[in-house]
Amino acid sequence: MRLESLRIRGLRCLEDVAVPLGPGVTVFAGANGAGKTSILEAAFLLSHARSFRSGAKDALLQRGAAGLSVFAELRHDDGRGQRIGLGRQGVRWEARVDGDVVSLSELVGECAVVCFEPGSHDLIAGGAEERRRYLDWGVFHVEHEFISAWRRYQRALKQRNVLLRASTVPPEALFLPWEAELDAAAGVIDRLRDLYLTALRPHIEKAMAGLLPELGPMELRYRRGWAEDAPLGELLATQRGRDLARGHTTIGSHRADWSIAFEHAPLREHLSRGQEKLTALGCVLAQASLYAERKGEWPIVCLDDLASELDKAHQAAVVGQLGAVGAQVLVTGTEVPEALQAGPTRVFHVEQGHLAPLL
Ligand SMILES: Nc1ncnc2c1ncn2[C@@H]1O[C@H](COP(=O)(O)OP(=O)(O)OP(=O)(O)O)[C@@H](O)[C@H]1O
Repeated sequence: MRLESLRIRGLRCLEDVAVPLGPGVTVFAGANGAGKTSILEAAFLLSHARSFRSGAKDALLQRGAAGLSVFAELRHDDGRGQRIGLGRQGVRWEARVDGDVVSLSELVGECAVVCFEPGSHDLIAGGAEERRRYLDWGVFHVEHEFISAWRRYQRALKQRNVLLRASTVPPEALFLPWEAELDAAAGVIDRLRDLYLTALRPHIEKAMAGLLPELGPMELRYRRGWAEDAPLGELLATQRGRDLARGHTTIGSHRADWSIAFEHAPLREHLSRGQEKLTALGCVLAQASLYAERKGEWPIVCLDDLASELDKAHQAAVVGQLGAVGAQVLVTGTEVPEALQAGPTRVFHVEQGHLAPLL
């Protein structure tokens, strides 16, 4: 799929910007703070309903603006066109597809954007939350049952946590229905996450064999968030006392995690920072490749600050690989990365939130 155009209003320094986009590689070049990353952020927002940068969603809203909006014309590989948009007015977010108001998950289901950016190494070196988000975005796109199980789980978790924080300890009978619901929903979530990671493994293997062959074969480990040898419902009942003391639910799908290990770097700490980044890049590309296998079209791939994240050989390899499969690639940099200067690339100069075509 590809974006044919983006219209961004009120997002960070982008007051009102129209971005016409072609297939293949587009580079946004400009000085630090010009607004390049914000353009990628706008595309990512349509596919995740959140930014890839950490921090409050409020920071996205241009200072002094009452609202923000991102609209795009999306073209699927089968020729189908869609107008998609996400806007925020006050505290309310609204998503649209072809003029109809839809839920955020419906919007996110239509558009797939993956992004490799300076914070991506958190996928390897950071906390479990980032890895769960990555995993769940992928599962959501390929397994339709996932979203309803995830919503059921979140609702039951919230209710159980309310009981755990009550000023007087509630009777067991109040916990049991929520614990049964957590058990049932977690069973579905766990199965789908496990299936997804199993499907993802050969894609990561292939990506890593190209990016970091020196680290040898890799292994992907998944931890579901509670002991492997007992049902979640049973464990929630036996651990209720401990959870009451802590004031929240300490086991379950919301504590799941996964990790990647290599024969020549069995621990995360064995990876250099550059190797962490390349591993994260491999995971991002693998997710895009599995999406393409299942959906028959590549997601849009954003590469933020490519030249400062990767050496020239890796820049050329990645962009070449994405070019070969026909993916739309949006790249940012203070300059056009050397590795892209030879290929057919469209370039925009970005300056203080304004855009001008260069090539
Ligand atoms: N809420 C906001 N309202 C207005 N301006 C903002 C807001 N948040 C960030 N900015 C500004 O918008 C710009 C956003 O820059 P962005 O991160 O997109 O730049 P960039 O071109 O990618 O820079 P770099 O090369 O330094 O990564 C910065 O100048 C920043 O100070």
